[in-house]
Amino acid sequence: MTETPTRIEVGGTAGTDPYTVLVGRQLLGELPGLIGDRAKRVAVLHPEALAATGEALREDLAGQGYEAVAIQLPNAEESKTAEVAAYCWKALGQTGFTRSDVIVGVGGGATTDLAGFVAATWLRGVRWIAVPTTVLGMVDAAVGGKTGINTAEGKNLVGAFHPPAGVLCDLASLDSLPVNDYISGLAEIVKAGFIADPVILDLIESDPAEARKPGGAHTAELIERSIRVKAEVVSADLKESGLREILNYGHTLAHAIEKNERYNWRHGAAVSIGMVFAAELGRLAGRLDDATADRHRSVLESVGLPLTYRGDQWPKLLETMKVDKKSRGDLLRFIVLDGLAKPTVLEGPDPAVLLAAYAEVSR
Ligand SMILES: NC(=O)c1ccc[n+]([C@@H]2O[C@H](COP(=O)([O-])OP(=O)(O)OC[C@H]3O[C@@H](n4cnc5c(N)ncnc54)[C@H](O)[C@@H]3O)[C@@H](O)[C@H]2O)c1
Ligand SMILES: O=C(O)C(=O)C[C@@H](O)[C@H](O)[C@H](O)COP(=O)(O)O
Ligand SMILES: [Zn+2]
Repeated sequence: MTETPTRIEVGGTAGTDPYTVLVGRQLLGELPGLIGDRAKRVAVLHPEALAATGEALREDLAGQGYEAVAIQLPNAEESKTAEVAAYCWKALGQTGFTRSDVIVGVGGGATTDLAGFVAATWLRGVRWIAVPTTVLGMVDAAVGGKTGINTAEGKNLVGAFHPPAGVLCDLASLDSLPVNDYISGLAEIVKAGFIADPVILDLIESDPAEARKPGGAHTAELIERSIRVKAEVVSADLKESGLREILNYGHTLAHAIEKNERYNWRHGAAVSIGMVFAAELGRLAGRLDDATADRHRSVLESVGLPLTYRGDQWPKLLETMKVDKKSRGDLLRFIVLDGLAKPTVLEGPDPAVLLAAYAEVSR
């Protein structure tokens, strides 16, 4: 018997169409309905690690009458480059891909960021569907239409807001995910807990070992609660003119760490350290109570996420943070908490306070 999938609606704003995030199992039967009758061609973009999945999907779509091509991307952050985007544009050009054709991104957040970016830029925008296969992709990257690539100067510096036509989260795909990638995704779940839904934190704290398992007692609930947080925020503010900035909690330092590590770190590991830093910043700025700040360390550590980074890297990290997308001119801006689930913006903190907060995450 097939369980009925959970449906989470994302509202259309800024002239975009609404769409649905489905969470369940065996959801690929939903694809043709999302692709629609007008498409003649479908391009399935997948990472090397999911070569068999990508090919199976291509064959399935070809069997349904589409001219289907599979485009294999490098794994992880290596796919989020201008060169890989250009490779995809070439493949689409050679296929004769038109405005009524559809891109399907199957993979983790790096894959869906790149697939969405290719969809946003090809012919100035074609429809795309996200099939996230990592925890992080399901709860965050595939939802909300932020697409993009990295440059040598920083993370996601080139991109577009281009929401998908639908998101299919097949929980069965998590079974093959390496444990470190699974744990990395928990960082964005914890983020959703601190900025908006503390029940998430209660669930993890009730049994951290279960939270680390794809088939854990609370897996589906943690994923669905986190998607609801994201869906609510991006439905209200697609283009990050205000509220959406709260989803960047912990990311100002995280993106600087990722660049410093030449994008070889998993995003969630950097976000974990970034959230501990943001909590310390909130505490030192007199906004956040000690118990909530300390709770960051305990919950992140309980699932195996890192809390510290190299102390000697501060000057480089600070330089990178200056070009964070939340900066305005010379003004550095951070998301901090005024209390549990009370995110707010801290503008232009004193450099001494920033350094003191970094000292708390330094090793
Ligand atoms: N657009 C957004 O709103 C948003 C939100 C959060 C994160 N992100 C981005 O998402 C990226 C991180 O995504 P991620 O954590 O999913 O990592 P990822 O996409 O790099 O995937 C991690 C690794 O797992 C492999 N993989 C994926 N699914 C698999 C599966 N089911 N089985 C086995 N291997 C599998 C991938 O090929 C890769 O090697 C970062 O680039 C981050 O910036 C974007
Ligand atoms: O969706 C958002 O908005 C987010 O900030 C979610 C983040 O988890 C995600 O990592 C996002 O890609 C960061 O965006 P950026 O604009 O800081 O590059
Ligand atoms: Zn993130």
